[in-house]
Amino acid sequence: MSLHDDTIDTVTPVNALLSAKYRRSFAYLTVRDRLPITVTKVIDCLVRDKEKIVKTLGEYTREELKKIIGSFSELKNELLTDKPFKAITSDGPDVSSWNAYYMKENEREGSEPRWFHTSWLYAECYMYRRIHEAFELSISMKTFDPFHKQKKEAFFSSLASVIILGDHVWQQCQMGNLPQLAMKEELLRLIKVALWGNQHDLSRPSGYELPEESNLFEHIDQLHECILIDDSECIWSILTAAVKGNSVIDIVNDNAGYEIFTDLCLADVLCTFSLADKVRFHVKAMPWFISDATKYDFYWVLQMMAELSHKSSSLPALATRWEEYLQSGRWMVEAEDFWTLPHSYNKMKATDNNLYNKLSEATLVIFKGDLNYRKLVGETNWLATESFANALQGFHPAPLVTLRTLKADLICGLQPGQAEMIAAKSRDWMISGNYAVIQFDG
Ligand SMILES: O=P(O)(O)OC[C@H]1O[C@](O)(CO)[C@@H](O)[C@@H]1O
Ligand SMILES: [Mn+2]
Repeated sequence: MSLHDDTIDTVTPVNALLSAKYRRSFAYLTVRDRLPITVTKVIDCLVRDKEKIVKTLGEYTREELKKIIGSFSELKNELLTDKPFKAITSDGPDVSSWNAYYMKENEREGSEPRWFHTSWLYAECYMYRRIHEAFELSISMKTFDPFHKQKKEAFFSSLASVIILGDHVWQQCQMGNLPQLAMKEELLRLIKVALWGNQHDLSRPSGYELPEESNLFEHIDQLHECILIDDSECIWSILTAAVKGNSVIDIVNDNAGYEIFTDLCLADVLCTFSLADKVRFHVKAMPWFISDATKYDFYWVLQMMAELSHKSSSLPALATRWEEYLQSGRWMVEAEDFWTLPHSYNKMKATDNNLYNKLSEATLVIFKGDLNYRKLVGETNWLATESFANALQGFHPAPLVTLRTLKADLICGLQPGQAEMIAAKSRDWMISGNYAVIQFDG
């Protein structure tokens, strides 16, 4: 089959894995257009910032940069011409898992995996792993994050919302416990803030900014109808039923900047209301899907908050409070390798039993964002009415919820007729980020 063979399937069959081999899919558009753009942008950023990087890291870096830029041109060419994947050759702790995955896919597909033939999930994850590999193979740029600048700028462009939310959460934690009903209302509000915070990812061409004239909370209330599945009542029930003194909440974070700030606000409210005794944040071990948060990005937000006293007194105060949570161990930040492997989550138990067992201790695991959703439901083209529990294919370390704005053409758990109704209103409802789900599996 050649790259532009029109005789092949064009539409993703029901229950098939998403793949760029289906020409009328978002996977195809992503692999054809968006992934090469990402690589080009990385090259551009390195070329543009070359002198600055050399100045910071030393003259030796000049040669290394040349080599790295060369390997990205090669990567882009491999992508555009549908070349076979290769084994990863750097020496990160995850390399053996990547190469085992490669061998397995090789066997399963009967030939080396390729961009326009293998699953979308594997192809897209592989691209980010290859980008990191090029840096890892250097001496002076091993941990370089080519997306850092974009993440930083995005945080500052959402500063207005950060300040409004920071003031609100700071006031809330001064009040402490509230009557049950008020507590519930506040928690559900913060869940929605964290949900819509997921619109802030940088892998989409059109970014996101709060409409100028709107108040953050009014804006979120107005989005009510765009939440296609809202199981937030289940979250309240499970949290209030948990044994006090022993309630762990895991948050599998997604994007840096504004989104992770909303996650931290949610975590704080959970602690203030004594609904969580411990919160573990799971971030990425390497730069990932452009805007995903690494440990560095996590602490960077705290540092920025501490430095923003001229904009808001709440942000430095919150930063101090959160530092204390981190120092006392009530909050923990972890970056397990599994989150940057290409596996769906139904493979977690067999691939990373420790992580599965860790998540099993939780009262609730909160998964943020679209990529986590793709991995939760095995990146399969489910019928829209398929149940979430079935789509998880046995993945159930603990009660879990997904807070996801829709940016990929897959969904499950809708009512009969619901998908058709939304499609009639909005053709790109699955990929625009304008619709969202709060889906719970108890
Ligand atoms: O940051 P999120 O919510 O995981 O979104 C990333 C998603 O965006 C996309 O790039 C689509 O715009 C998908 O490839 C991916 O699932
Ligand atoms: Mn992301």
